[in-house]
Amino acid sequence: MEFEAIPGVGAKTASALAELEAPEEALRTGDVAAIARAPGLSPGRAARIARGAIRLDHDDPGGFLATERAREIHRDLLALVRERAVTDYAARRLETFYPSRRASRIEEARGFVERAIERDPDPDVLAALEDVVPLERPGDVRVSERCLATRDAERYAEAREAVPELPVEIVEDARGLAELARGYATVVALDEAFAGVDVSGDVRVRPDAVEDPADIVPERALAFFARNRGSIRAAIDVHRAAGLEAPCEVDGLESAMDRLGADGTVAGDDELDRLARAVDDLDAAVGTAESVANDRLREAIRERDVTIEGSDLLSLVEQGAGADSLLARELSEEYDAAVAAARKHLLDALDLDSGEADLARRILDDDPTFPVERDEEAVARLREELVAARDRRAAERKRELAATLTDRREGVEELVRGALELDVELAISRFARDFGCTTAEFGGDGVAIEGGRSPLLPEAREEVEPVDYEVTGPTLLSGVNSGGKTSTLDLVAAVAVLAHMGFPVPADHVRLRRFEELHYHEKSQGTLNAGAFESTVRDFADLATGADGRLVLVDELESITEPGASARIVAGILETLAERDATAIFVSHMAGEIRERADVAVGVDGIEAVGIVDGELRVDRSPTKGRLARSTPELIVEKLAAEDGNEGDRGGFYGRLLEKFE
Ligand SMILES: Nc1ncnc2c1ncn2[C@@H]1O[C@H](COP(=O)(O)OP(=O)(O)OP(=O)(O)O)[C@@H](O)[C@H]1O
Repeated sequence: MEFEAIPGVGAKTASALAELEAPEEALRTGDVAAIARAPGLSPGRAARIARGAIRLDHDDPGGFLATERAREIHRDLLALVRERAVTDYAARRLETFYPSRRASRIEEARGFVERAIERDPDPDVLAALEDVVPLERPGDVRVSERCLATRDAERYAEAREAVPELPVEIVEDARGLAELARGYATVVALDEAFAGVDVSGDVRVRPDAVEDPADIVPERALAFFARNRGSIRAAIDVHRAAGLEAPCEVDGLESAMDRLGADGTVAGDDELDRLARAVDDLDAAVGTAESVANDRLREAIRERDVTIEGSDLLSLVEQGAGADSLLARELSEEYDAAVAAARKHLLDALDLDSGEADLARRILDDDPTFPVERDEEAVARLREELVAARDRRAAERKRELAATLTDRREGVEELVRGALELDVELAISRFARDFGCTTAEFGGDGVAIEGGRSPLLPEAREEVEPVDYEVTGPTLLSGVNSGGKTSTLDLVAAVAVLAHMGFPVPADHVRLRRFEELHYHEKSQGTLNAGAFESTVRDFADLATGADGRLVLVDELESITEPGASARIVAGILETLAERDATAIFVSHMAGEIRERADVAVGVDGIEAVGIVDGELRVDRSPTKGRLARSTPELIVEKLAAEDGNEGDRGGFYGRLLEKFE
């Protein structure tokens, strides 16, 4: 794939992407976590690149959001969806959804979204998602007790690249191997030529070693799974809670994970634990065994009257024999019993097997002596045996577990990704549920909304009054102050943006045409100076060229300059928009004047007051088609005239003002 063809990707980013394990796959699936692993790419940039790749895929020139306010509406809507995501991954991935002018992209997104809104945002699933994060590659794993050895410089370079965790050594001959075997617990020779050499120590000849990393460096797989154990376990929980079909057999995976310690060691192996404990406790247990023997012997000696004939005493003294021989002669049974008790203690305390027990027995002498003392050499031999057995067992278990886990590596990648993608879907599902959304229907000439509730209103959901509004061609929207004109534009913009993202829309029913662009101009703050006025007029000049079939929303353009001039300019813009087959809504307090000046038929709708209650206007939020709404001042004068009529004549003043509105 030509990465530089992706909009927004230059040579530097393209070469960063090329360093990924599977960049095409990551871009195709919008896997922002995988893309963000490319050197120097932030998650935000990864989302923009993924979006660019989608555009490239659909030959989408982009630019649907043609003005700053249109982009702001998209950002605000996306924020509402993103805040419903549990994981950072999902929040980023949601950024890859954008309003597109390409039907193929909208269809693709709708396929995803339709499945998403069926998902049940079950609280247990959401809770389990908390701990799911994209899988991480563990930092440098270094193993120092094992090395690879070769005579060949090329193989040396290949091994260093393939197995960076192990030292790789160059050797000349068998002597060199023997030397290495003295410094490393295990030496793996990579050259066939070493087969059959007789070297003491753990030296293996494995010409295929670099192809079987799980066997040669089980620490690699163990470190990966140990590093990601929290996320993997959480992903298993997510699949269970959501009743999702898992891409791998999770019970087996879970029990393999149970055997993995947080530091990448193997846990839960009784024999390994026994050996490790025996090594740790050896000194203390021997010390206690000595005490057991000596206590018993001391007791026996204390309770015993020794009668010795004079001739015997003489011979003992003459032979220079010590008390030991007396002990041997007089107390040999007691000695045997004391040493037997001590040995039993030692075997029990260390839980030794029969071979180890033979070595352990040699620690205490069979010949009577007092006090009973350990034979240091025998202790050292037993320790050596236990340590070797422990290390052998650990290495074996590591290899076994690494092999089991390596087989599940792909499954685990999919499992975690599946959980993260579920979060993306659940965020969309929650958005759709929270705002009572339905799927928009594409078709017709403009926009037709039934029961629309703008998600951008600050009001609580239950306080938002549903709006019905249908527009085709250029239209003027009039209405009382604070009647909801701007909010209506926001609603139309929100519906259009969401529908073109392939998302559900917040309304009972929506039918709209597929637009090429959304132009939304918000109300400017006060009259513009000449320069700013000129640049606004230039902005609108763009509408005279380019794509037909735009949606144009403009809020009170008359405020940019003096009212008379404004009406002429807006009328001219509306004529242009009619020629360009645009759907347009211009909110204006001068709808009547503008309509009179326009040379094309322009619809005028109105958000009307239904009365004044407690000094407050009550309005019908749904614009009435073809009705120029009466202005707020007119309504107030009408109210004053009515009140004055009741209280006495003020020379017909209010009545006269009212007549001016007719
Ligand atoms: N459908 C609705 N349901 C509930 N409240 C709404 C609705 N539409 C608008 N509002 C509320 O009414 C108030 C005025 O809305 P908005 O600013 O859209 O009116 P406007 O007609 O554009 O006002 P102005 O004449 O000042 O431009 C806002 O506080 C808004 O939150």
